[in-house]
Amino acid sequence: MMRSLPSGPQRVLGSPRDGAAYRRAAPRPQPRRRCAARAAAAPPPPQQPPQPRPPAPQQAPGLPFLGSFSFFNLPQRYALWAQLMRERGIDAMQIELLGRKAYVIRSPESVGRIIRQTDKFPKSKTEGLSRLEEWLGDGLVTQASPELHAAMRDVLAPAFKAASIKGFVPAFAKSGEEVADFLASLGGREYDIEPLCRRVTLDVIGRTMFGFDFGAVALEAAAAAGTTEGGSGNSSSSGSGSSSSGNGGSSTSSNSSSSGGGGKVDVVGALDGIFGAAVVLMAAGALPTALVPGIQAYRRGISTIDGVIDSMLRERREKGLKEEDTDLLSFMLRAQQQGNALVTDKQLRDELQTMVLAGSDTTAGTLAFALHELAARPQLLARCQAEADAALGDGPAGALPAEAFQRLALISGAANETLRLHSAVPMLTRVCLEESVLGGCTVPAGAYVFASFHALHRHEAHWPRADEWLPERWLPQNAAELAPHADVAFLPFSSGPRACIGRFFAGLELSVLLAVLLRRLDFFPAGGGGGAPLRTRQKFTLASADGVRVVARPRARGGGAPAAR
Ligand code: HEM
Repeated sequence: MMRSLPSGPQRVLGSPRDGAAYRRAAPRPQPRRRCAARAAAAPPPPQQPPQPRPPAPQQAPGLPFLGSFSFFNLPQRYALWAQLMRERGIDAMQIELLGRKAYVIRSPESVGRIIRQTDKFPKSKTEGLSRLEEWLGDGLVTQASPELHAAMRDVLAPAFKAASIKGFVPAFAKSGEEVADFLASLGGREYDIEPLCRRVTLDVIGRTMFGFDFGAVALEAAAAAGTTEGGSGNSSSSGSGSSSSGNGGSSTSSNSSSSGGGGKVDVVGALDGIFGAAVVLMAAGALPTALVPGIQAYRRGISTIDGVIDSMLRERREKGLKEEDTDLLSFMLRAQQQGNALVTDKQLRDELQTMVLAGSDTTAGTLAFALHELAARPQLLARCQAEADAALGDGPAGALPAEAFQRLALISGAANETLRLHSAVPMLTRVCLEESVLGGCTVPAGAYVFASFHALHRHEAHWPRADEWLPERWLPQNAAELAPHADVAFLPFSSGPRACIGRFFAGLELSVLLAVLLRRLDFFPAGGGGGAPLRTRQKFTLASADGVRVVARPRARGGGAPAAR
């Protein structure tokens, strides 16, 4: 669950009736149904799960995995599997994958076991993420050795402690103000905010984790103003933006100087080059790397980001470490200087590539989707804005303490609800090493298991009105009803030894960015009316299929005047 920082205070905001609608529909006790046979008599022996009805869409003869699994339409698959399990009242179903049995699992207990029992359900050494060796090397996400993983996680952990994260709040806030400046400058023009969200979360990672300014939002602002190439290609004729750099607690060096020629390196563009081939590499285990579509762009993207990382490391070493530096790069360089043999230059590079990936698009999608949902609900948007006004006041957001952003019950509910229904990582793949009963059904040794957060987060036994986006369900007055379910059936950051190391960072970052944007701007769905429903695709993490187009206009109230920053 996206919780506030461990030491953070919580204050109940919003009107007392905020939670009423949710409570009226609160969970009726439901019989736990797992697989079909289980519903009939208890306790039944484990059953072989039923195979799904063959789905209507595409088949690609000759490429069984590509065809039957259709990773190009993964969100469609997630939805189909969740729907089938719900209709049949089962918690596990079998699908075919490269001639091997694979199982989609949605019961909280079994999903929890799959992701926490890393000795029984490890990440595969030869499939999935591990095929991204060239890109992520042995960084935290892809490291297969439990011992090396644990040792490296210890090195990185101090940067993710509550005290460090609280120190990043000014950088979160300043980055949010830059985005607000840019959107305000568009004069109410319709705009796809998804690429912009990717840029701001990359800037945040640079400023807080590396003491480095990627200048990614500034690049989009300059592209929109027609002064440089790059940016998202969003069409708009104006927009000055701001290139001021926040600072996450250490001196910030800049992407523009590192690129040599004075121009900024477009890391978001490089990531886009990587993603196409990365998804195929991960999904199509049998396909030789040379045949993967987009492999050249993949390699170019990796080498572009490697170049930025090289200059970042060089500059930081030249400047030297300061005792007060609390960013991730400082902790790694300090460990290296102190003779930690694990922190080689290669390991440094792998971890930095990993953080650029893991820390930016995940949070960006959540931010963009939350704004999309809010734009379609003017009354809820107004209540979130009132909450931001009350918590932040009129002063510069960058000067506020972290605690101010932990009083945002409805805004953090909006973030949680987005993580529930539009999880950046909708599913995790693991290998089942020994025969196990999962979701009430027997899974043989050697099978893939898919821990489906998509299905778990919509499980009818845990989520009343499961398909509706209802931030109110997270309000403190609903905690007694929510907690027993959310504690087990809400896992957007995974759990256990491989849980997201950045979960508290992401939680606070989302609250700050949303509050800063909502204090400054009104959001409306593109095209008027209630806006189009969100359609998603798997672009490494979950992304929109058509962009997240909204209209943003400065609020009449004008909280947080730009000049005050
Ligand atoms: C909304 C935002 C985020 C979501 C939904 C999210 C989700 C996840 C999930 C599900 C995993 C487990 C992946 C697996 O087991 O293969 C994970 C791992 C990870 N995440 Fe996040 N994440 C988010 C933000 C962040 C941020 C901001 C950072 C860094 C600043 C980060 C860094 C990592 C790292 C390094 C791992 C690997 C952890 C390990 O294996 O020890 N994530 N994340």
